[in-house]
Amino acid sequence: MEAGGVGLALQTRAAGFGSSRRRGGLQPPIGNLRVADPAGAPVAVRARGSKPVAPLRAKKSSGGHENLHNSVDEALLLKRKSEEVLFYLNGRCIYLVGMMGSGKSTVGKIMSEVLGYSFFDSDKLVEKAVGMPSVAQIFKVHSEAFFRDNESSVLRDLSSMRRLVVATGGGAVIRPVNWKYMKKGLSIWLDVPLDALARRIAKVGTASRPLLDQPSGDPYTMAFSKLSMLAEQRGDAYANADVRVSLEEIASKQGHDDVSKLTPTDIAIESLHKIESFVIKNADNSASDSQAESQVQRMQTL
Ligand SMILES: Nc1ncnc2c1ncn2[C@@H]1O[C@H](COP(=O)(O)OP(=O)(O)OP(=O)(O)O)[C@@H](O)[C@H]1O
Ligand SMILES: O=C(O)C1=C[C@@H](O)[C@@H](O)[C@H](O)C1
Repeated sequence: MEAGGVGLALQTRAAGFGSSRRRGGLQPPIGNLRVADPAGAPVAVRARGSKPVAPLRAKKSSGGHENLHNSVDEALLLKRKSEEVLFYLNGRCIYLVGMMGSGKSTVGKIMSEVLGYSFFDSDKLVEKAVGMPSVAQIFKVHSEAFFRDNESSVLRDLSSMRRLVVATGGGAVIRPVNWKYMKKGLSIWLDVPLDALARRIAKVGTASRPLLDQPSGDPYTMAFSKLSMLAEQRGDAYANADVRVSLEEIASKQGHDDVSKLTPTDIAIESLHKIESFVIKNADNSASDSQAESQVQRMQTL
């Protein structure tokens, strides 16, 4: 169900829009959300009827994971691939989906940086909209349903924009309406084995992830069992994404026996490859569809 009374008003004081300045000219504002140039003025986000909250900046830097690139070659490969993909993207947004801890924010920031796109984390936008400091608190004070309504509103507003990389919340895939919004751009599923997810999450703790937070028990075991349950409940929801980036596949191509050897840059490069193939394949399909259509029309006029 789509958000009703908790719709978001996302505002900006900026005239700029994503990276469009670099591409010669401003994009017209669409819908009620505009994003500033990442280096420029901030976006302010608020839940309708609430007090305005602190302005939110689109993030430019890729922090967090300590080993982003393996080598200069890898960084160059990333840059080159992004330049090719930019052409095919034609300004379309990229939505990263995947379980909690799958690296949507880490990989998303790298992709936004090389593509010259703005980066947004939908969880952070919901926090700003509701005026609460964490998703955990929104779940506690309101409810998961309230969070999901706001998440849908945020995705709806983002979907009217261009040149964004969006790290979606891990559960955004469960609502069909969110797919309606995400299908306006291109979606990437970061498919990470559950044990790798549980290891990552146990390392940083579960306090910020209310669906995994447990008062007691070994953090790895607790995270693993909760993630397994969620994965089962969500079934094929992640597979609605346009492309699937499997860390197991990348690791096996690179001759690693463990996905933990992969850097976020490896994953960003593979994501760009997959997006490019998807767009080319779809363009081919629609070209051959229209060729077939005009052939039929020609035959009908004979
Ligand atoms: N390729 C990687 N290898 C090892 N650790 C990683 C990798 N990518 C991300 N991480 C780490 O895993 C944790 C989760 O990453 P991140 O926040 O990017 O995931 P997410 O999908 O955005 O999570 P959530 O949906 O829960 O917000 C972080 O501590 C991050 O540093
Ligand atoms: O997988 C999920 O359902 C969630 C993932 C997080 O990103 C947050 O959106 C929230 O904690 C719920």
